[in-house]
Amino acid sequence: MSIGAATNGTTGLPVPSHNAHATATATATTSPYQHIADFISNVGKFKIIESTLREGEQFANAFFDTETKIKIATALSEFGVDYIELTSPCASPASRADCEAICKLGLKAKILTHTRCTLEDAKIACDCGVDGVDVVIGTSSFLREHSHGKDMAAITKQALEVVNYIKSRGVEVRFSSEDSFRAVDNAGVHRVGIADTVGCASPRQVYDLVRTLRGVVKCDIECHFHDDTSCAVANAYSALEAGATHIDTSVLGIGERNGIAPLGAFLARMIVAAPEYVKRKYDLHRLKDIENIVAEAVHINVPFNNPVTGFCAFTHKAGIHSKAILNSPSTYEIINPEDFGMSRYVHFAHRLTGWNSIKSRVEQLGLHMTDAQVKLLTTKIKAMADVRPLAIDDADSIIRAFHLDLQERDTVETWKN
Ligand SMILES: CC(=O)SCCNC(=O)CCNC(=O)[C@H](O)C(C)(C)COP(=O)(O)OP(=O)(O)OC[C@H]1O[C@@H](n2cnc3c(N)ncnc32)[C@H](O)[C@@H]1OP(=O)(O)O
Ligand SMILES: O=C(O)CCC(=O)C(=O)O
Ligand SMILES: [Mg+2]
Repeated sequence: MSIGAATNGTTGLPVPSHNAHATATATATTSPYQHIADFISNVGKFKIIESTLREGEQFANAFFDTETKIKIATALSEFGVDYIELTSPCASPASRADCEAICKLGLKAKILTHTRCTLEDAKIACDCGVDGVDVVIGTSSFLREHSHGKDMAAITKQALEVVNYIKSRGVEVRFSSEDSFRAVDNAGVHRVGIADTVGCASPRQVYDLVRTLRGVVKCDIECHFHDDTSCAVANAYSALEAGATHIDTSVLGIGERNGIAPLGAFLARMIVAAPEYVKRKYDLHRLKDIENIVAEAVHINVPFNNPVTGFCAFTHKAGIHSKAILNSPSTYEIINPEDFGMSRYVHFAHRLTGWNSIKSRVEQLGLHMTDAQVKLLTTKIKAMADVRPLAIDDADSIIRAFHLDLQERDTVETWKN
């Protein structure tokens, strides 16, 4: 079997098993290249379910009025996300009115809403005009005991009723839970979802679980990862490697507690893995604007170390790095800032600065010096930088003063001769 042939779909995968290792072994028996084929297939054509307007509304600071929701939904659709997930219309009258209003915008992205697993909620959701309903019900023992109190038989029965109802309305349906996958797969859902609701999963656990699930269901697999232990993006990537098809994100990762996989960080990961797909599909230059819209709406700053758009994401400081960067950016950059409409910055006002960085700044200022002169100038800048932090203006002033001094010496020499 060629790798190309093996990439298409999941039907060649092994017999269902609840043992991840057994599944992986069986897969290897099917084709030694199957895991590579799956990796290429899924990592290179993932879809984003953007949940800023659902999970993100669960962020402590979030209050989105109608105008802000429309602005965010429009920006996300223009950015190129596949789906926009909205808060349940059952949450409040305004939530329902906003859901209806966003459905009527005619955006390119498909509009989903997220509801409990009840016929009443499903009916209200379908009546809003959404393209799809993301149905959820907790199946862990904690949630069965402390949330809705239903046992697995009751959950399965209710899930089938709700899924069938939504399908009868001609609306896309996704069912999210842990233990009911096969029941709902038989019911013909478009997607099943796995949620790491408390952010406890590690990338290896995710890989094993998704790989097992991939061997059980034929439909798409959506994954939702919370970031309590800082693994959300790594987990999303692992899920794609194992055969997931859809990843939930929110802008800047906002959501319950410290949120879920951030849209920008996830795309930073994915542009490295699947550059052509990511660049073709998403209007990456809009990322910074979208983050700013959301940051302003929920009264937070974009973190300094945010992938891609953090203020120092493409700043190079130490002399050894800076020299290499000036020669060839890919020496110390895995992402090209220009792909996101960002620019790189080489720091030149610190004691860690080297002469190559100063030479570059001298040239930017339109001044001319020999290498020996630049090296002498570098010692002056470093001496000053040992005493106090230097601003760009401080370093520029030292450069200009040094240059003036050189010119005056030249003039004196000329007069002498
Ligand atoms: C992990 C997640 O993020 S899931 C998504 C979370 N999103 C939301 O909660 C949306 C916003 N929520 C709301 O506005 C409200 O909670 C509503 C409208 C959904 C329900 O409000 P209320 O009827 O006042 O109930 P309350 O919120 O106190 O409790 C939840 C109820 O739903 C039940 N329930 C919880 N999860 C589910 C589920 N997945 N499917 C069906 N019923 C559920 C609970 O048992 C409880 O029922 P009870 O009224 O018999 O006690
Ligand atoms: O519907 C889902 O799959 C995810 C729900 C959710 O937000 C969570 O479990 O954290
Ligand atoms: Mg969540």
